[in-house]
Amino acid sequence: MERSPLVEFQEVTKRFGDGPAVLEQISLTAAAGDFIGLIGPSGCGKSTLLRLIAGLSPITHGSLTIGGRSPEAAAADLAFVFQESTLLPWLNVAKNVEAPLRLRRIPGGQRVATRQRVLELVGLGDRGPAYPRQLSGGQKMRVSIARALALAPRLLLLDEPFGALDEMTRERLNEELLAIREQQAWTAFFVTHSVAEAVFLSNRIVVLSSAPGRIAAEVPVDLPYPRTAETRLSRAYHDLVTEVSRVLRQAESPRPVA
Ligand SMILES: Nc1ncnc2c1ncn2[C@@H]1O[C@H](COP(=O)(O)OP(=O)(O)OP(=O)(O)O)[C@@H](O)[C@H]1O
Repeated sequence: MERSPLVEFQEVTKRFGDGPAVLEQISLTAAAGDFIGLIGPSGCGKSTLLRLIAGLSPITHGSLTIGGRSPEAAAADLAFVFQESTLLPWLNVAKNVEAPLRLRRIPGGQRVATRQRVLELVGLGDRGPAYPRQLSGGQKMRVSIARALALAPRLLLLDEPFGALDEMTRERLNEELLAIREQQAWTAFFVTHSVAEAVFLSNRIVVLSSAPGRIAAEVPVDLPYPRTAETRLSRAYHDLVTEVSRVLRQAESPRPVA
């Protein structure tokens, strides 16, 4: 079945001020339900690409639409998760998760019900009264994800959300994120430096090259969902990790074609 396009980049270029192009000729369409992993060398423009989608920074040339609208007009449809958990230290977990709902003037009863539902979704239903300093790194990140999901986004933008976590926690959170997605149909753009993480999560991996950031390759990931810890043991998964690593190495040191 043909899925409707949700995010459409058409020949997008981005520069900051009169500096060089950071992103150039980006053409990319994400369909509703895609989980797009974005990888590429440091500084190639991955975070910038997410910020363009979020309407946090304007494109310089080309066209970018979210559900047919400008990123600014579509801002209410998306939520952003950053590498730092960005929780407010003076608010407890419950109030942190409710904060964006307050900003959207959601009434109290509905706010509490939503907060509880998303905290349960991330396995922290009983930690509402705790303060961020009382949580582990993985728990803080779960709260950040719950806060993003409270907004019921159509589009979730994740900028290296698990980059600061140990491998075990990261793998568990990858599995939890996909399990949550089974219950909530959002489309995702996920920036990571980990090829293994990109393969585990994504149905498409977009590899960027740098200076300027361009799409060097796209690798489809045909592993069936739901994916679980077992997925990492499969031959198909390992072959894909090898393939994407090879493509990434090429993007990092492009050789001129003779
Ligand atoms: N606000 C800004 N003003 C000027 N230049 C910027 C700005 N934001 C980003 N850049 C530049 O754009 C380029 C891409 O940065 P970006 O953070 O998007 O890369 P990245 O691929 O996410 O990097 P990393 O993997 O290291 O996080 C860099 O050269 C950076 O210095």
